[in-house]
Amino acid sequence: MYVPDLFAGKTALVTGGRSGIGYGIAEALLKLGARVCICARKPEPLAAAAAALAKHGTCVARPCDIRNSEEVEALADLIQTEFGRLDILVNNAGGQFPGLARQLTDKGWNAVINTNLNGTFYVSRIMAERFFIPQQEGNIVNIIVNMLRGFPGMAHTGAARAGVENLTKSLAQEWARYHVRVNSVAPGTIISSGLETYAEPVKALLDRMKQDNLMQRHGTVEEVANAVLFLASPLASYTSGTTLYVDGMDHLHGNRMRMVDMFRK
Ligand SMILES: CCCCCCCCC/C=C/C(=O)SCCNC(=O)CCNC(=O)[C@H](O)C(C)(C)COP(=O)(O)OP(=O)(O)OC[C@H]1O[C@@H](n2cnc3c(N)ncnc32)[C@H](O)[C@@H]1OP(=O)(O)O
Ligand SMILES: NC(=O)C1=CN([C@@H]2O[C@H](COP(=O)(O)OP(=O)(O)OC[C@H]3O[C@@H](n4cnc5c(N)ncnc54)[C@H](OP(=O)(O)O)[C@@H]3O)[C@@H](O)[C@H]2O)C=CC1
Repeated sequence: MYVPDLFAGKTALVTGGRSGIGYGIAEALLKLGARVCICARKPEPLAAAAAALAKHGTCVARPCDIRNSEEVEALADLIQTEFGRLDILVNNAGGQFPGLARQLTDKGWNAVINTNLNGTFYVSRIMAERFFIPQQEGNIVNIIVNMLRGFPGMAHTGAARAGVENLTKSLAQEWARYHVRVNSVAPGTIISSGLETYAEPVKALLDRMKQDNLMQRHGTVEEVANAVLFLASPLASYTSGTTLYVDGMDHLHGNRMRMVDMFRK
């Protein structure tokens, strides 16, 4: 539905682009003419993903843990060498594990905060300093999670993603003078490789969440990618500092605490 050269001449970085939603976003950007860099921690699946994505256009990859700012600087070096500029950053890398707040250790809490909140900040700051601010142009889309009414059963990610949503609003205002737009996409439950990481009883809970959704289904990777394409494109040129929910209204509806009680039993 978008014009085929929407992102011709543009370059994009998709963190966590080796799998699931990040892969779908990278593929969608490539198909619309962008040159794309992907990163993730695991080198082999990352290289395989980059090779598969290269069918659609120029795709480069570099292993990078977004929690390590030195590795992120090295990623910026690669983008400078390969592309000489960066137009779009999609902060997609992230994740968490299920657990009630009382069960979360310091180490588990910190792993999730470091990944989702600190990592997103490091990548945003470094890519803005290296590319967007000198270019006086740039675009950031943060993939968060629907946590509007809290996230019982995953309090660590709820807190981290709420932090990213607020960071979105701050950076959008601070960087408007450099013509950088910053937005977030908040997916609900999306059928992707990420969901496969959950074992029972969360698997059963996911089925229950599907029935509880007003559209009676989970979302697709393509539906999330389409929202990212919109926000990253000139179609959204007067939109910054906002969050677009791609969740079949889960942020409005449903009783997540009842779900978590099921999970506890
Ligand atoms: C209820 C509602 C559901 C509702 C479900 C609804 C889901 C829909 C919404 C969201 C969907 C998605 O995001 S799907 C995307 C999911 N994808 C992912 O989560 C993949 C990325 N995740 C990760 O890499 C990891 O989960 C993450 C913890 C963030 C980072 O890992 P690290 O490598 O840094 O850390 P690790 O070494 O693995 O672990 C560090 C510590 O974290 C804790 N830890 C890690 N995994 C753990 C686990 N499975 N169970 C307990 N504790 C764990 C332990 O304390 C670990 O220390 P030790 O004990 O010493 O080892
Ligand atoms: N699927 C869903 O229902 C939903 C997903 N989301 C979010 O969307 C994003 C993508 O999820 P999805 O594709 O489903 O799940 P995946 O687990 O497939 O994707 C997570 C990606 O992030 C990478 N990653 C994780 N930690 C790091 C890190 N520290 N540094 C660099 N890369 C990292 C992973 O690669 P590697 O392991 O090699 O580092 C992987 O490619 C995540 O932020 C997720 O939380 C939000 C709402 C719903």
